[in-house]
Amino acid sequence: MGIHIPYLTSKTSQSNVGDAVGNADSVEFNSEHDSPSKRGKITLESHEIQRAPASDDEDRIQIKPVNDEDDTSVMITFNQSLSPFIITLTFVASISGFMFGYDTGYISSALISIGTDLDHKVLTYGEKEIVTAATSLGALIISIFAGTAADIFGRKRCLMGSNLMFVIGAILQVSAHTFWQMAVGRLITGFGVGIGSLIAPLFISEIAPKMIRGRLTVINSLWLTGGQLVAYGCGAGLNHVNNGWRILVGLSLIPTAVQFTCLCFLPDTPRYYVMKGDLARATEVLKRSYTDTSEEIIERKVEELVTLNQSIPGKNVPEKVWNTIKELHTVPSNLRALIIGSGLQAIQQFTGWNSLMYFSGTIFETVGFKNSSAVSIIVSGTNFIFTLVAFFSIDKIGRRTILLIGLPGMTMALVVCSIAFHFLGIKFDGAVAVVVSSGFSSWGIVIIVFIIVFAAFYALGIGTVPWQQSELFPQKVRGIGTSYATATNWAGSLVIASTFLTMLQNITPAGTFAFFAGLSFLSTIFCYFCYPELSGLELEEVQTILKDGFNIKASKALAKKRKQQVARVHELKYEPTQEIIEDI
Ligand SMILES: O[C@H]1[C@H](O)[C@@H](O)[C@H](O)[C@@H](O)[C@H]1O
Repeated sequence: MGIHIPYLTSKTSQSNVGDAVGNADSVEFNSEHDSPSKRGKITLESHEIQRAPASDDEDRIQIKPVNDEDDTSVMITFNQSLSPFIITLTFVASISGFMFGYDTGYISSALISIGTDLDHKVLTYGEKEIVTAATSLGALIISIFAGTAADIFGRKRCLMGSNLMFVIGAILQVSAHTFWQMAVGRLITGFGVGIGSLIAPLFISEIAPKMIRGRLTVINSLWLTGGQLVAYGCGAGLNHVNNGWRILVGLSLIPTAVQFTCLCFLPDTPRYYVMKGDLARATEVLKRSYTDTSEEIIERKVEELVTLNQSIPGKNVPEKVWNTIKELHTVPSNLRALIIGSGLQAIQQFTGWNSLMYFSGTIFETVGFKNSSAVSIIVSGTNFIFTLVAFFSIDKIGRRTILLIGLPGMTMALVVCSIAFHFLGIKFDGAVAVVVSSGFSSWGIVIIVFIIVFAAFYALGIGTVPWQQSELFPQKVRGIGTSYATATNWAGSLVIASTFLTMLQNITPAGTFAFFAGLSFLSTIFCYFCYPELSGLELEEVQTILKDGFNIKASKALAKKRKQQVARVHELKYEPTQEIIEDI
């Protein structure tokens, strides 16, 4: 693999980043050093990058706080190629993303081909809604608890638990002859989806080297959108097959079985082992992840993770959970992380993407395309392709930048759709679309094109970035923090799915799209003021940024600096020397 991770050691302070923001234009690293053989030192306001005595640690750079009381964060990353072990862990964890996409994707075609297979009658519209929403409801319920479970039982065991849910859910559905068995099956599948949607990105972000953490986490989103695409593809293929929907559901057992089997042979994350005090296993996993790195450095990394792992006080689990919840809300950096994490997840759902995916079939039919499955494939294919674009840009261009390209793009596309709907004169009678104007379908084509444009901007930014949520929270509140954010996602998905048709009827499609455009616009403002650039920063470093504000400018400066440091280390064949430190 051609990706190399430079080895840097750093210490950061949680103090005074806000000062740095106050006059952020002047945020820069200044270099000073005693003598080439002794120490190099670079300062970002309150931060100092210090070089340890050359004799014992020639290739080490430290970012040290001015105020030692604030010495809360210590970081080591490694200088080596991305190891096959990390790649394997990422791909195995990402199967959860595939299950998320597949299970939320297959239902629309399954509902078409189900016919009278349940209770010997055609499902009513309300029953169809329940079967569809059951998975989101299950995911919402379980995501409230999954973060805590991940801290108690481990990330890996939770993923394996989700596999069990997928199996039970799929068996109930495949064998269903009544509506209620199907609905319960979907609910249990939702438990699996909810656990996977939270734990997989958490797992990946905890094992990922910082400079490509964004990318590795996007692999999960790629599998997710790929899963939706495969579900639509299989759905279209099995549409006219007798009991094809049972095959469609049954197919989901394959990835689940693969993930469960692989997880039997793979470990949990080093950060989880440190939380449990199992330093031997943490060391072992780090050694397997960073094969080119010396034992001494691995030991130091473990020591550092231990330093950072200040556990939450409490005599028993409920007390600890309660204290964690308190800490999440009362520590300002945690609260900011929560606002950003839940805010982005809410934006992802409330800007209407999922309802649009559902609705696109009807739109395309109104302009003459009869095969709505094919249409869904085009829209979800665009979602997949632009998630791939996000994969290449998220660490290089940065999360904030792609969000701030994506959201205005979505706003523009939604405004155009709203105008086009106004002129197309489409109305809704129940779930059935009625085109008022006849014959002329140019506005319909405009709608199709801009729905695809919307999908592209969505996938590039807000479809992908919120799942980076784990990086916002420090270790001790990460489980619960990501639970809140994930629950916000599923709550949003549930609300939108159950109100979309009512909105179309009551405020017209033009009004609905204008409403989503308004929300996209407001979301752009939210991200502009509240979402700092986190690419290239250590998980622990993010707290420094959020300590006394959203610190957008300081975050951009720090992210840029991290990239420059790594680039310099690359140039000099991964050997950070005195010149680099003087240069930075
Ligand atoms: O990130 C994903 C992705 O964008 C999917 O296409 C969407 O259906 C999900 O709701 C979302 O969480």
